[in-house]
Amino acid sequence: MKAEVELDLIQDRKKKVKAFMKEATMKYQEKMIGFSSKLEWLESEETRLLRLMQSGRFADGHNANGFSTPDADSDDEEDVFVTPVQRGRSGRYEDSDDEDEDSEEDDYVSEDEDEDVTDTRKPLVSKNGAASIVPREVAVRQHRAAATIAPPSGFTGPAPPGFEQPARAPSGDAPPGFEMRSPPGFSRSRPANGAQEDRGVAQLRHNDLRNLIANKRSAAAPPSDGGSEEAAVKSNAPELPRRLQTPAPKQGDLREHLTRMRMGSPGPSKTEAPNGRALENGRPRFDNLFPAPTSAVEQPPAPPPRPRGARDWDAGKSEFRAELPPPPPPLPPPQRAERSSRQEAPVYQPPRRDWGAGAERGDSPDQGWERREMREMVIGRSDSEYMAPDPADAGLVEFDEFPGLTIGKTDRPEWDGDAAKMEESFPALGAGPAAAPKGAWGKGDTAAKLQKLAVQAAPKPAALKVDPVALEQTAGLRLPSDQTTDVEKRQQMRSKKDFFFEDVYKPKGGRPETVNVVQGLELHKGLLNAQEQACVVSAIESWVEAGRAGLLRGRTFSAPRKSMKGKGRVTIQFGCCYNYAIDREGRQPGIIAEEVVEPMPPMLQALVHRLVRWRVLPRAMAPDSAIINIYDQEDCIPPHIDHLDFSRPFCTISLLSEQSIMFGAKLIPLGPGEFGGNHCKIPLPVGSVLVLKGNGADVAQHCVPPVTARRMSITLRKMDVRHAERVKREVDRIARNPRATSRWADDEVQDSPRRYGADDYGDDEDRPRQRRVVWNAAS
Ligand SMILES: O=C(O)CCC(=O)C(=O)O
Ligand SMILES: [Fe+2]
Repeated sequence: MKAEVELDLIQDRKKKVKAFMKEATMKYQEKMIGFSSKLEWLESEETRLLRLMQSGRFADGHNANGFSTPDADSDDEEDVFVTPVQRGRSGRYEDSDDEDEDSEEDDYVSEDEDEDVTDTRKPLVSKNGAASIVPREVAVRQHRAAATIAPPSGFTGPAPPGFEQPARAPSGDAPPGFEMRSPPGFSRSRPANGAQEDRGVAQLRHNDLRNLIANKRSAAAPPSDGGSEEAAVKSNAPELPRRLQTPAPKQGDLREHLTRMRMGSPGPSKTEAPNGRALENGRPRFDNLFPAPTSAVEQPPAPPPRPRGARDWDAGKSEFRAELPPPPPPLPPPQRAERSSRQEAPVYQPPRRDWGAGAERGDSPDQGWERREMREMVIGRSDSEYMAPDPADAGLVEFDEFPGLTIGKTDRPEWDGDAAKMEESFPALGAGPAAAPKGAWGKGDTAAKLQKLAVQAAPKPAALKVDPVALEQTAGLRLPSDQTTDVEKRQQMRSKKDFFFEDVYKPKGGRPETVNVVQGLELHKGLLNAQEQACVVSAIESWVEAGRAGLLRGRTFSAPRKSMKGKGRVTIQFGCCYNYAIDREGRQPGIIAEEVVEPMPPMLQALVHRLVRWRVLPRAMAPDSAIINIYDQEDCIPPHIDHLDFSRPFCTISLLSEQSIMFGAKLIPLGPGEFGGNHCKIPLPVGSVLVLKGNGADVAQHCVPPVTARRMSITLRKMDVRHAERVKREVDRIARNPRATSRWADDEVQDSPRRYGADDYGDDEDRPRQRRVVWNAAS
């Protein structure tokens, strides 16, 4: 009950702050334009007067308060003042090479960048005696101006090359609420001369505005520290080399930031600004908006105040990453459930770069962020959404042969420690996919074209050559005691093909559009019954054991290097070696033909046969490679799109425990094993197969967040024709020297498994060269 009251209070406060921010923004937008030119003019007059005083030419006709009417004869007419507005609008543009950045996300000008403006005012030097006749405000300005040329304390020599700073406008407070939105290392410049530049003053971005206001407030108000010269000097000290600066983001800050992001935010609060300035400088605090907390719920300690003049959040992204603290130990599940955002009282909102992807055109940052926060959906949970197979499919299964499949006879797929027997259970690859016409592909070919070629190249269906039941029994997929016919099993499968989750997707160089990002996904429950699942799981366990013993070729087996939450997972690859991330040889992610791995074991080939026979996958796309992911509790697979080196559709089979897979146009890693962004979750029951194609494969990223219990998945994919050919050539070559592992080291023998990084599966590494989008189609 107490918590509910607290929640109401917090939500009420949140509403008030938002309303205030909105109102303040609009007000500022309207008023600041007028104020700005007025103040600029006042400043120019003020400066001119000060100069006059310094040069002893203070003449009648000027008021003692520093105002004068514009004087056509003034010596200072050549002084040109660049207004903050002008400065702001001539911003630089850091082009983003991240193809998925929403252009709106580029609309940031960081506080630092804003500060880095050229002030053409000549330095003013305080003159003995002058201060006594100028008002206090003017004196302060003199101090500040003087500070722009004063060396910082302890730094007497000239600034090192590259660090000389032009005189800078004094930095002041951002308007309430705004200062919370500049998270460390995520600032962006905005485009110069872009179309958006013409929107006019009414659409000033709030960073421009913030800068403008900050400068004006500082200039207009006495310094918060009482105006001592020393403080003024400090606040305007030239920028020091980074190592001498007060470090902006501290490890603790980041950890706190991330923690709070995970908790969600109840809304901004001025007392909790990341840089502590709202508390520090005695500006109006709008306390009337915030009733004092009524409960004893503990507020987190306010971060230590930051010294004036320290640059905020100017550490680069990479630097910041390097500073990541070790993650806190994972909390036991019940405790996690109890942690509520109310108790944590999160202080500021997640990085602004996040709000773009979920936002719609015209959204304010807040609206965009809200939209993003709200978009989480679980789809496909209810059994009623799954359909029995079409009788045409269920009853009339064609037992076609298809390319790439030669199922060896294996009585015992399990490994019992005998390496020789293990060897037997991995027969050489079969004939492989039929060759595509020579010269049929070249540079610039699209994946779609390659896929079409593969279909054309596939041989026509032939008469059934194998009895599926016998085939599966031989391969160890089906127990001899299982008397269910193949057709009966197929009829028990239940499928869902109409997944729907809209999200904003921005194609490279195109406009953001809302599309069904999970179009094309299909989930089939009941691909494997309980006995079959047990067979497959036990085979996988045996392969893991063999892998750990160093018995599997090359990079067939890999285990994560780290032992922590979100570390990745153990993987086993068959058929081809897939490089998750740029490897130690500098090779790009994708299929590496010359790294030969073990061929598809009979059990997986039998599984592929079933998928085709049961029409889960088209015959022409019969997978010839597999990646088995073995997730221990808390293991995950980070957001990615499966590489276009593999054809679509492909599929993933789930075993051991039901876990959800996340899909979204832009999934965002928030911390170790924490992924956010607009997303839907699809629970994957054990024994089910998820088919990925269309937008579900090419537009949406997917990830499996840290699993709550051990899980295995088998991802079955067909290599695109080019890679299939290269891999086959390499396999043939290796067949002549089975101990060789690579083209360059024929005689190298792997005596222990190489630790390659399944845990290096990076955010963008698996991005295909081009996403293929199905616009606004539901399925
Ligand atoms: O484990 C899963 O279900 C997903 C695996 C996956 O996305 C992959 O291997 O690319
Ligand atoms: Fe994947």
